Amino acid sequence: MLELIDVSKVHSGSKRSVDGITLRLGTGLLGLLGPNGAGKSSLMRIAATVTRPTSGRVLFDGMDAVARPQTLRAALGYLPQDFGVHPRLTAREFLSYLAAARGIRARQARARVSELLELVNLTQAAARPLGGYSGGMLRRVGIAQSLLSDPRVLIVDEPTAGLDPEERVRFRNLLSELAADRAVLLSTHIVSDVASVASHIAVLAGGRMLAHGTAEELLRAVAGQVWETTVPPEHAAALQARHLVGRTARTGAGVRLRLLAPAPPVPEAQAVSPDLEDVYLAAVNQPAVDPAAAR
Ligand SMILES: Nc1ncnc2c1ncn2[C@@H]1O[C@H](COP(=O)(O)OP(=O)(O)OP(=O)(O)O)[C@@H](O)[C@H]1O
Repeated sequence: MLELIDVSKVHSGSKRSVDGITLRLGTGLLGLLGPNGAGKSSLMRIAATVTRPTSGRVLFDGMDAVARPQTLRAALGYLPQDFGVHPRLTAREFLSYLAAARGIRARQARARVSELLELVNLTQAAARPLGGYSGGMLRRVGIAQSLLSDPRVLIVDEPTAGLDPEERVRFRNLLSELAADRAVLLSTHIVSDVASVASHIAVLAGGRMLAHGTAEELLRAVAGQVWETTVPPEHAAALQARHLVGRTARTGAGVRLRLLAPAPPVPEAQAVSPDLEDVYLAAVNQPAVDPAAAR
């Protein structure tokens, strides 16, 4: 459906925010995972035709979406990171205003706005001014606006930022439902946002793609390299200096460390099954994790 092929973006001052990224989006959820400054927003702005890539191609159904962005734009819903609302308008007024601005006819707009308020669970609050909404409620308004024209492609930039854990789970479920019959591109720096719902995950850092594949493929790439061991507190620093360390926990017996290493970091270390936190840690700290190599 949507393809980004060897896309780069160079800004004035020769800062390169996106560096040769190739991604293909079909039905399902593609999670873009990376630390702050990885280039996620820049890549999403290119995919949403807000900015043009310096080089590379963007194809929508095989057609050039850089030279002719109209077809993609008509099929696109986009929730930018800095999505702003008018605090004095109610949710219903705000969404109706956006529907009118996008040329949706009044009668159709009324029905669509009610449907979307229901979908994002805001029907009860629809007549309240947005100025009194919580961060989570505003994000849901943002999702509702991105769905006004029932897009085939939905691009959401860090939609879970600032949400509490309960809202985060609700949001994740909503996006997962939406991805059943459309392409969803979601960016986040939180592994658990994508771990259970993404059909594919791409790990980005420094504008480059460090790993890409299904969760299963990515996990296979670090299989046999994840270890846990408990050491006296005074030995922890030495291990941390030599190996990539993920979660650590103080226990009655010392410090429990989770480490990434090609061989047991200490003889008594136990091999454990990798999770996506391990994949992420390995990817952002190593030149590349190539899931193909693990097949
Ligand atoms: N217009 C621009 N001009 C110069 N540098 C830019 C521009 N846009 C982005 N950058 C730089 O490119 C890098 C990637 O930024 P981007 O916002 O895409 O990252 P991100 O992964 O979305 O991070 P965050 O989650 O913090 O927004 C950053 O170092 C940023 O400062």
